[in-house]
Amino acid sequence: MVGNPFICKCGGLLEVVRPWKGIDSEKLKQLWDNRLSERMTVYASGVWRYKELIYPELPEPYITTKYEGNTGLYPTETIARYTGVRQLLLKAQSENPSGSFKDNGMTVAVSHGRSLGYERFTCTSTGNTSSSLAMYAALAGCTSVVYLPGNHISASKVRQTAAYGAELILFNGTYDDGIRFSRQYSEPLGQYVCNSMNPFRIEGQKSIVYEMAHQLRWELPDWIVVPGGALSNATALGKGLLELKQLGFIQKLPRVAVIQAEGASPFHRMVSLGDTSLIPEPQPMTIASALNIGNPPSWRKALHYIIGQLQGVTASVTDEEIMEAKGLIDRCGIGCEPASAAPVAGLKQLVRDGVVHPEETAACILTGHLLKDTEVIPYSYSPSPIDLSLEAVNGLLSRG
Ligand SMILES: Cc1ncc(COP(=O)(O)O)c(C=O)c1O
Ligand SMILES: N[C@@H](CCOP(=O)(O)O)C(=O)O
Repeated sequence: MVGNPFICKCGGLLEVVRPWKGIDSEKLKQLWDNRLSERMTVYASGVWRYKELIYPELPEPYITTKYEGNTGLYPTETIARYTGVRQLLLKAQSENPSGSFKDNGMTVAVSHGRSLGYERFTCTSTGNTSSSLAMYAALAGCTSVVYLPGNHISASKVRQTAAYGAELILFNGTYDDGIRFSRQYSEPLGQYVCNSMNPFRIEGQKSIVYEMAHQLRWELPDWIVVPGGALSNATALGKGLLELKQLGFIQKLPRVAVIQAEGASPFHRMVSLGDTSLIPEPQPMTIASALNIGNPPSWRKALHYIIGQLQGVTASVTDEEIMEAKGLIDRCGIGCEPASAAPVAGLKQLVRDGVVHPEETAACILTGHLLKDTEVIPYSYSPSPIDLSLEAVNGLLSRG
């Protein structure tokens, strides 16, 4: 077995732990407010704005940024009514430069890799991580090699990854098989691994909740709901929230819910059985292709932060529920890919089951863009062209 720099001898994933000395939350809030007017410096990024809590010692010249983050936080009455809560916010990480929340972590991982002198980056992906990595590697003038399952992933994501110039290696198997391979062989191949087993990815993804708290003047809603696949987002959310509280940025911690797709829900299954060891799902299968993960690398961290430290909850939703929620989010004019609709479907279920109270408020993280997984859409449209005439158009319109 060949070593991987991010994996501990015990087989667990390493993480960044800081002593946090000399943090003055009021002074930092002021500094971060001032940085909101930055243009074309690294601090114009919605990740690097919070550098003091993300990667304080990294020298600026290594930072590869596309001013990621800076995403909208949208109140929507339609989705509030649908889920049954008093107020609902959608945090649109889909507005990131490569179209998903992966950019928040990838800017940090690639910058860290560059600081170590790497010029060749790698990941295994269902398509979003690879698009993000390929974009940042290209931006840094470096190369990327990405491993992609040959089936059940979105062609538009594969094309996006290829467009940024990544070398694509399609393989037979699932994301989990690719991760097993890259855990073992990336380092000897001289490739810097940018999957979420890389702890700098997690550090960057914490900025999603930092930015949300900042946008809400440091008072978060009662609940924050995220989809769960590899569980990096849940881990970063939990770690980020605990730091915000510990360092005095927020007074009250929100509750957290992690929502998995029923066909790929080993974490939810473990938590609902009260177990503490995860049994991988050998054949993960969901219409939300980004969630087709049967053995989430970050499950131990998510268990520690979300369940152990934050007493969070989990749920699973069906593909039908995901697509119904996606249809509504799209029709609100905000839009997302199917995986991102899981939290909305899950929140509806948690209200119905009495876990979330109707008087409570919530924010759902929209992780990926509407244009990402376009093979699956919850509505029909007329696919065949007509010869244009007033009669023909009236005929179509009268069909409603
Ligand atoms: C759009 C989208 N949503 C959700 C997820 C799941 O996030 P995580 O793997 O961090 O649990 C992914 C990928 O993993 C994704 O690409
Ligand atoms: N949906 C993800 C799969 C998780 O990969 P990670 O290593 O970035 O957590 C993807 O887009 O590949």
